[in-house]
Amino acid sequence: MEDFKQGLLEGKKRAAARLISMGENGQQEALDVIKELYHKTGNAYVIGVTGPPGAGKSTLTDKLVKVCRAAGHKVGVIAVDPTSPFTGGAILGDRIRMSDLNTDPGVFIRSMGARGNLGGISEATGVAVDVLDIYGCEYIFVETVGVGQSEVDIVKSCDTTLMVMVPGLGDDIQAIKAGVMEIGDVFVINKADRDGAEKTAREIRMMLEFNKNEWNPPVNMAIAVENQGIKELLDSIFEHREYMTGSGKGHVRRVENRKSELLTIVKERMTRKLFEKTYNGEVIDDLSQKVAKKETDPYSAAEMILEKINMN
Ligand SMILES: Nc1nc2c(ncn2[C@@H]2O[C@H](COP(=O)(O)OP(=O)(O)OP(=O)(O)O)[C@@H](O)[C@H]2O)c(=O)[nH]1
Repeated sequence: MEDFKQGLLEGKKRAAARLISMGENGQQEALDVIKELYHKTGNAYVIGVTGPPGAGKSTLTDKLVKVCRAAGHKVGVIAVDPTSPFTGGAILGDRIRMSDLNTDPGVFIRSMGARGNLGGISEATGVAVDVLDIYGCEYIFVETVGVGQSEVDIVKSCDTTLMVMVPGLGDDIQAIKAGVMEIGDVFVINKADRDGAEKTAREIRMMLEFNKNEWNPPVNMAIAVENQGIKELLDSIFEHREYMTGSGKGHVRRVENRKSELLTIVKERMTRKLFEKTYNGEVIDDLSQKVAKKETDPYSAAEMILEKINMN
């Protein structure tokens, strides 16, 4: 454990990588290291990147990271795909890993899938963010593959959430709107080389009018593949950061985020315990059958399960 601790403090990539893997596997040792070094977290600015599949999140992240690198910052990228059975490398973040960023010693790139995440993907992502924070990343980009519930939970715990859209989403916007629009602090219409970018921007601005508050999320345009609009987008992110810091809302959000992180850890651990104590869910399956056959009722069944995990 001392080795990992030392390695992380010295900014050794291998130590960070190993600790993240151990965190994914639910190994206590990784958590012990973080527990000891947690007081060193809080220096990284965490930017969530979300939006529908194929919107260009990876391409945009790649370009945003390059601007941060040009300014000399150490950067981490965590690509999260709760639907992918793979972890550690394959599939997600491939575009980023295939880019020249991969050989840049100032960039740490990591994909997280469902496999091996005994502790749950949200907890594992939290561990990865903490590790990279201690490791010395000044910016951490957390990119998600889609806009499902666990992705929303993950990006919600970031300091600034970037919502990536594409022209002509049309009805999709309506679907995305429900519950997701409000998590965007900064919007970007990527693929602005396509028709309808302005129209989509207008639609989004109109929608944002409805849940207007003090911070009016900017709607940017970008053509990630041509590296256009990237600096402006980063400026919008920084503006949001300044607003949050200046208004004291950043602190409030961090407390809220820590609260939801805490609840997520407890929930994920309880779910794990539930499965362990019910023979991998067999007891739950049996009881469901019984409820369906009216041999028992859902309330008594729930009480039996809670008794098994000593929770009633
Ligand atoms: N025309 C155009 N294509 C783009 C632009 N940005 C990205 N693309 C292309 O869109 C495709 C998807 O881009 P990605 O960056 O992989 O998108 P993503 O949102 O990360 O996709 P997932 O990993 O599936 O969630 C790729 O073929 C990119 O080359 C753009 O500004 N204009």
